[in-house]
Amino acid sequence: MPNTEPEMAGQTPAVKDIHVAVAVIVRDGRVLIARRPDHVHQGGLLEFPGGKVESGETVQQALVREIAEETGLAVPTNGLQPVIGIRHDYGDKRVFLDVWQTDMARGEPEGREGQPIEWLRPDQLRDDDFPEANRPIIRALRLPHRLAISGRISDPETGLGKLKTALARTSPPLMILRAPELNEEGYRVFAQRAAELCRKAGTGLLVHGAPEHWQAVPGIAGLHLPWREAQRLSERPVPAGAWLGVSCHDAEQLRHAERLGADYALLGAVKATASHPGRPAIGWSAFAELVGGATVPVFALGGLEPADELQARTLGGQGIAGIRYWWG
Ligand SMILES: Nc1nc2c([nH]c(=O)n2[C@H]2C[C@H](O)[C@@H](COP(=O)(O)OP(=O)(O)OP(=O)(O)O)O2)c(=O)[nH]1
Repeated sequence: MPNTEPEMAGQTPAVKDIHVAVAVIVRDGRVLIARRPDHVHQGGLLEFPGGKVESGETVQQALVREIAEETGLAVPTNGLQPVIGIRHDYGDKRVFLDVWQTDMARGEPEGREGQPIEWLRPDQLRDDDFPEANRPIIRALRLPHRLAISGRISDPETGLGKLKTALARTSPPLMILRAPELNEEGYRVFAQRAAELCRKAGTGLLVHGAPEHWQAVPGIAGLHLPWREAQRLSERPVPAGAWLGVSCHDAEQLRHAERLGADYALLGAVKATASHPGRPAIGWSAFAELVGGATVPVFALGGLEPADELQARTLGGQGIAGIRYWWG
């Protein structure tokens, strides 16, 4: 959706957002990347194939057309899933990048407009090689579609035992270690021991709580801020190489997470959940609306099952986050 926010008095009139269809073409775990010609907007940088949505075209039709024109690959219109929508102001141009993914492209790609193309793994995509607006796309491609959250930790020994069992069963790519039952010091000691288990299981550990936790547990994947911590910050508390997540409940909180430079947000509760009794459920339609306005990958949270992952992704979300589906 193009930006329809009213202009503030005193500002120069906004140029209308340009609706750009952006294609993430996936094959064997790699994505197809092209180099933009030097003379165009954001020239010389790497990009995902795509281009402007012409009037009268749906975004899916634009994607099929642009993919064929630029790479020669054939993609069925029903072979595209939404990844993320990003509104970005370059100063000289405002764009809305409507990003969709496909693993159903047929044929061997070639740079039909003379542009060099190559297949790269998501971990080979460097922010600085792409236009600024692409940062959340790169995050979305590197993040899993299910983000694990640890369940109740009654005491550290039992908690470590439960964690070990859960990791052995599922080994999720990323896990938030949430343990509000422990005090600050107890949490750090626990997190250091949990980090050992996660390293062995190949799971990235995100500490939950104050930014100081991240400094106290070396070698972990990142930091997840509950809203009570995020709201006190005005800048990103961890370097770019670490993941930063924020728990959000409404549009204002999502804007704050974006200003902090969060790599992802959790949004919920989508359904009522036993772990947070009394928190009202926002439902899927509010989730979809909030995701539509966000420029950060958003996980649905709250009372969800693995079967809800598809629903979350169809609505433009990154996937689901939760305890129940993996903790046991
Ligand atoms: N295709 C594509 N465009 C991107 C990406 N990231 C990003 O900021 N953009 C911006 C750059 C441009 O301002 C706009 C795309 O416009 P374009 O110039 O490629 O579109 P087009 O092929 O329809 O252009 P034109 O020659 O008809 O003017 O979106 C990306 O990853 N892929």
